[in-house]
Amino acid sequence: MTLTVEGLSYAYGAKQALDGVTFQAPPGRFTALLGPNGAGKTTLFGLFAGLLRPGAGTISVAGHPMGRAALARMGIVFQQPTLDLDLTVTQNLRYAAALRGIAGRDAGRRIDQALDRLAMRERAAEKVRALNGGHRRRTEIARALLHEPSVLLCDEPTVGLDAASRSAITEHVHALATEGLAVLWATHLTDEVREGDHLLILHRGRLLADGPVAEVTAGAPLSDHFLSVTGAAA
Ligand SMILES: Nc1ncnc2c1ncn2[C@@H]1O[C@H](COP(=O)(O)OP(=O)(O)OP(=O)(O)O)[C@@H](O)[C@H]1O
Repeated sequence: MTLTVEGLSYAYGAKQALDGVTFQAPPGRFTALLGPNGAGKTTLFGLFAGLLRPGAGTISVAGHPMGRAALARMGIVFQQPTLDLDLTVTQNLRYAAALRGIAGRDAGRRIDQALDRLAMRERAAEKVRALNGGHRRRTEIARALLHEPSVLLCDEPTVGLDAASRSAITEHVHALATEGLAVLWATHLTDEVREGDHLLILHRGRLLADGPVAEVTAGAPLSDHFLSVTGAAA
């Protein structure tokens, strides 16, 4: 199921944070949303989550406009971690499942499946406090998959992690896209974008690029291209 964004605009008072943004994130594709600080990535995620209302434009999933049906098809991982450190991985996921009305054996099955997808099953009984930052983020991604969404939206989920953890997480999420999920991955780091990804470059609320990485960069290193179009090193 495809995430479709059309003519999306949002302003904080006089500050135009998003200005006529249009793109799609279809199933089976890793869509990297690359933008420097202040580009509008977090504002976009606020709109996806229904926390903000667009000034203009629409968001839809598989043709369902923003609302209950669209939200049920989205799994969102926000920039700030929201796990309970004193609960185990399983307890955090069980609680999240219960909030979505998933309980009993069905919850157990989905939790095992989601943890397997992120290679986190052997950590299931550990308290989140005992996990490193990378495993905590993987737990949050697993949690976002419990209701079996068709679109996974991640807002800079690797911020503050070391290079090995960043690479492990991006590896796992690329695999989720290969399995058929529509993935939208916001980042300001060019090394998280791969040759085969679809690339969106967001700068000052506008999309400057929308295409396969090789096409957008015309063969130049992505970091050079990004620097030349945004003036921001990454
Ligand atoms: N509450 C707010 N009031 C006024 N301006 C805001 C507010 N939140 C964000 N902005 C402005 O809107 C623009 C987009 O911000 P946003 O946080 O969406 O960008 P971002 O790409 O997520 O950046 P970062 O990587 O730093 O999180 C920026 O110019 C920012 O200063």
